[in-house]
Amino acid sequence: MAGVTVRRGGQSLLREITWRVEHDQRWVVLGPNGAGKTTLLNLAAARSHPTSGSVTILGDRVGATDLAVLRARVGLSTVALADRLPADERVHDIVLTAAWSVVGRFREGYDAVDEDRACGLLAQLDVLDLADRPYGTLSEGERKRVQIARALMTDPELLLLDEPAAGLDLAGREQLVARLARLAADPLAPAMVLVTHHVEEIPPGFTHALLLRQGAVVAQGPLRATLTDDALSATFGLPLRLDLAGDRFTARAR
Ligand SMILES: Nc1ncnc2c1ncn2[C@@H]1O[C@H](COP(=O)(O)OP(=O)(O)OP(=O)(O)O)[C@@H](O)[C@H]1O
Repeated sequence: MAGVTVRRGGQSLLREITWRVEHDQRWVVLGPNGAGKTTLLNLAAARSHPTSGSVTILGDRVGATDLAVLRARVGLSTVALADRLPADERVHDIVLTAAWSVVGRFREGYDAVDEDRACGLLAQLDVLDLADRPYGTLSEGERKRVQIARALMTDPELLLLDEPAAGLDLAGREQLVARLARLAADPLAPAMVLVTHHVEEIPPGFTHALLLRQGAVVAQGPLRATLTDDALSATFGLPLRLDLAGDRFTARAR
């Protein structure tokens, strides 16, 4: 993104964002409610256009390329997309239908290789035993894992996850963080961007951070250098103390 501004309804949702994600990087985007994180992710997923500035995704500039083709190269998991998943669909088909970028299995044809890939991803996220269950019967933590499997179905070159741990209990969060850490460590995994409100949810192996407040970048760069007491406090508008225990962060008010 180069000098990206997004204005909607007379408001600036993002202001002059310049940001580059390399293919081997894993970024966390942190910021308070309303900071513009989801707006940023939708731009990165070729789901929307900037008001000014340019967005180039996987070498293709948004506005000068077929967005449908580009979208297929980006795996996206957001609450808005999750809300569209049919409750009565088999978990296996929730993942499989991503191959056609649709929700709800209809008359699309799927190859055995697609079927196998869906099963493989469900296994990777430890939810293969739920493959035949209706999606609507899953717990929130199980759904989150299925959503990530779905986002990976097209073998994306860029994976964007919007608050994947929201609504999970402590064990669910920790299991998800561990899975994302494994994914981050996989050299074959796509470039990743994870949006969160909580430093506790940053998986080990994430390399960079972008801190956002009121649509503007507070700080960005390599994780440990960027995530400081001062930068985090400025981002959330509260004096915060950040601690690093092993490879995990915690934060509390000073
Ligand atoms: N179409 C729109 N018109 C006007 N304002 C909008 C529009 N879409 C989003 N906003 C506002 O833009 C701001 C940024 O929204 P966004 O969803 O990107 O924030 P966020 O950082 O993801 O927030 P949260 O952490 O609460 O999910 C919010 O104040 C929101 O109300």
